[in-house]
Amino acid sequence: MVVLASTPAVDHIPLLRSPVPGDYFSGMPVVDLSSPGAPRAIADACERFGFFKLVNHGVPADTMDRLESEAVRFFSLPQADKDRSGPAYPFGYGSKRIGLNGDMGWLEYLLLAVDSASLSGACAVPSCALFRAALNEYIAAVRKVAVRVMEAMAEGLGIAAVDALSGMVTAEGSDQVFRVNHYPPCHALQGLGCSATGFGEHTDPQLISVLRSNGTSGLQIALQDGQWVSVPSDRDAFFVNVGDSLQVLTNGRFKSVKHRVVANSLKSRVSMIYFGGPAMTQRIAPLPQLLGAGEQSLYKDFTWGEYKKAAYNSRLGDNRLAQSHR
Ligand SMILES: C=C1C[C@]23C[C@@]1(O)CC[C@H]2[C@@]12CC[C@H](O)[C@@](C)(C(=O)O1)[C@H]2[C@@H]3C(=O)O
Ligand SMILES: O=C(O)CCC(=O)C(=O)O
Ligand SMILES: [Fe+2]
Repeated sequence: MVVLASTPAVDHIPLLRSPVPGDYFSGMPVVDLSSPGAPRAIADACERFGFFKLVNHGVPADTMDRLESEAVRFFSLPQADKDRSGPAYPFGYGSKRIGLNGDMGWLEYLLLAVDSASLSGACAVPSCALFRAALNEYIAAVRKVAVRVMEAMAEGLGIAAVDALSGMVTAEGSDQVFRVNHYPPCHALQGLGCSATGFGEHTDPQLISVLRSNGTSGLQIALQDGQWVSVPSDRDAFFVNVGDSLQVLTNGRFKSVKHRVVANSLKSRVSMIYFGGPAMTQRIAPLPQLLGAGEQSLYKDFTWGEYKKAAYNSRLGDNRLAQSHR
């Protein structure tokens, strides 16, 4: 209590019960992307959890490590230098404020626009050439992984057209975003049994999110019964989650997973996430191949542009898909 009163830095950041060892997710689906069983395993994980760990993805450790060190270097700059790369909206550096509707978290981040397979030319940040090069190399690689995973999803769903889903992120004008998050250690709450919220609970609005983090845990997902479980970190793996738009395209078969990040009291967490979204004009409605005889869409019809606008006008934790239910 005393600590909270004397640490204004954590004021306005919601608190969460600190994770305990028993909270770890023991049933985590682990998919080997190089295995012939990957399509079925991916579809199964997306149906049960909307989330899985991906190994043997083919992205060199160097590509991931280079971006991580450049990100650490950027976040170590004096605050005034980082603020020159802000504000975060539409793209740039942000600290503690998430979105424009009052959400707060114990983090700082860069939100970046992606064109095709690299940073958008119009994206002013980051100005450092080494950081930009590391970002471009990583984005090209992670995007290929996202495409392979979406191809496997289509196959796992029994859809004949291999690009039925992946084609939406490779299409001209697809809306892809890249985010680098830094959660500094929150020393003030150490030993108090509670932790600062790093990134509050939410679902991702896009089709797919592909996340890589350093060795610091903090990510949690909600299971279908509402229980929160901690995801053990693995710096060599990717963690893939289904977004709202993919839930709709599969008429609810794949689940858009609710997730959040709990800040660590001792260690920094650095995560980098590729969000694959379709073009603004893309209609988001169940794929006809997935609708059984007489099966109706569970959702109202909308375009990605309409859904994104509504999402960005909502609070982080709002159940956006519930409002799109018929
Ligand atoms: C509070 C918000 C932040 C967010 C836009 C929103 O209004 C609701 C969705 C949030 C989210 C979650 C996934 C991604 O991190 C993100 C970039 C996105 O596309 O939707 C964020 C948005 C954000 O940080 O601007
Ligand atoms: O930083 C993380 O580990 C997850 C963050 C997240 O869910 C997001 O940026 O949408
Ligand atoms: Fe997220």
